[in-house]
Amino acid sequence: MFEKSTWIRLPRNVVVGHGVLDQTGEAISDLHLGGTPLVVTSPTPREVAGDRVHRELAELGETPEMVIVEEASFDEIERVIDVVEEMNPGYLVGVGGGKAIDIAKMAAADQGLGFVSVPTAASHDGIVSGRGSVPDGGNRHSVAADPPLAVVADTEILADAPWRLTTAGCADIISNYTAVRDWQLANRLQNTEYSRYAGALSRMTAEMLVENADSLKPGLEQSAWVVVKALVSSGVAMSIADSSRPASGAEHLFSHQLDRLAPGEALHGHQVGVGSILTAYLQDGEHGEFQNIRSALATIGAPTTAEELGIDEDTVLEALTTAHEIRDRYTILGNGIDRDAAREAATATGVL
Ligand SMILES: NC(=O)C1=CN([C@@H]2O[C@H](COP(=O)(O)OP(=O)(O)OC[C@H]3O[C@@H](n4cnc5c(N)ncnc54)[C@H](O)[C@@H]3O)[C@@H](O)[C@H]2O)C=CC1
Ligand SMILES: O=C(CO)COP(=O)(O)O
Ligand SMILES: [Zn+2]
Repeated sequence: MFEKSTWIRLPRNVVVGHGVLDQTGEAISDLHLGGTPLVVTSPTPREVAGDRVHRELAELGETPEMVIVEEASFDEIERVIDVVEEMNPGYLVGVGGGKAIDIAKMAAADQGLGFVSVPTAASHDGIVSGRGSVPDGGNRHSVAADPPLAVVADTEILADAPWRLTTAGCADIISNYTAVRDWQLANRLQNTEYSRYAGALSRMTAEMLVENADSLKPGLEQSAWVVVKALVSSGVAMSIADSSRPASGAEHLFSHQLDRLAPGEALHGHQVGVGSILTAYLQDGEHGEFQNIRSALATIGAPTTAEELGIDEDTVLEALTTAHEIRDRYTILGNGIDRDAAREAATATGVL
């Protein structure tokens, strides 16, 4: 008897392009959400877009509230939840980089409310996905939440954001190559459920970005367009899989471990990019995809070495040899690789 079932939760309105911030109200009206909006933003994104979004939402009829978050932490999520409990909004709107969007996403999920994502930086695929990632002391928690009901990504704003945030978003996408390979490996060795649709979409997204790597330049709105479309596509792959598997393999474990060992040193996307070079080498040796991944990262100006990440040799080796302990997710790291093997991979790939 056939007993499989699936539930794919996707954003309903994805609005991407030049000046689309002005369509935020329209994108939200179209969702038929009731009640007062609560805008969650952080200081710079507020100036860049938050105040404009607030004004636009006021035109929908309800006077919106706004809360400014300073850091990504469970305390800040609690603070936003307190505001929600006090004002009883109809929905949340996260305006900013990953920090404001994650906090809005997690507070909304906690309170059973919908949320809308208005990214001001194309820094990683969390701006579209249903997952939150929150630092907590020396740990980082990757938590399942709900995907945004709508995403409004204005390429004029994204193109104006610091270029390093965009290269981090690119690297997060490029890392899909190794994430999908690890997922397939886990499927073969551990019978982990694998979705061919999600795997193919995720890999194709990375391929399209690599094919366009030459044309990605700071300040070019076309570049912001290419990157944000790829982030949306990657988010959709995660929704289809109902897991971050299509976009998170050993390279992400390595990055999560770096977050513990060297917090705040480098951006998530930059760390996973370097992790992806190492992972590709571990997956296929010197004749595999690591060279293509490294040259695509170099072309867009993302880090390809520990030095460019600002992380020392010992920390890289420690992260690589302990990354498998982060969570129960089978990858090419298996039950862990030894320090000499880690050094060999890091040296052969030029990471060290
Ligand atoms: N949900 C997920 O799957 C993931 C979530 N994360 C989380 O996301 C956060 C990191 O995301 P980021 O976007 O790097 O952090 P962020 O939101 O702190 O933004 C980085 C910096 O860029 C500034 N910024 C943003 N947009 C700007 C603009 N248009 N112009 C000028 N400055 C601008 C911000 O003010 C901030 O100083 C962390 O909290 C991390 O845990 C990271 C990876 C994946
Ligand atoms: O960053 C992500 C995908 O790019 C999310 O992955 P995690 O589930 O490892 O946090
Ligand atoms: Zn990522």
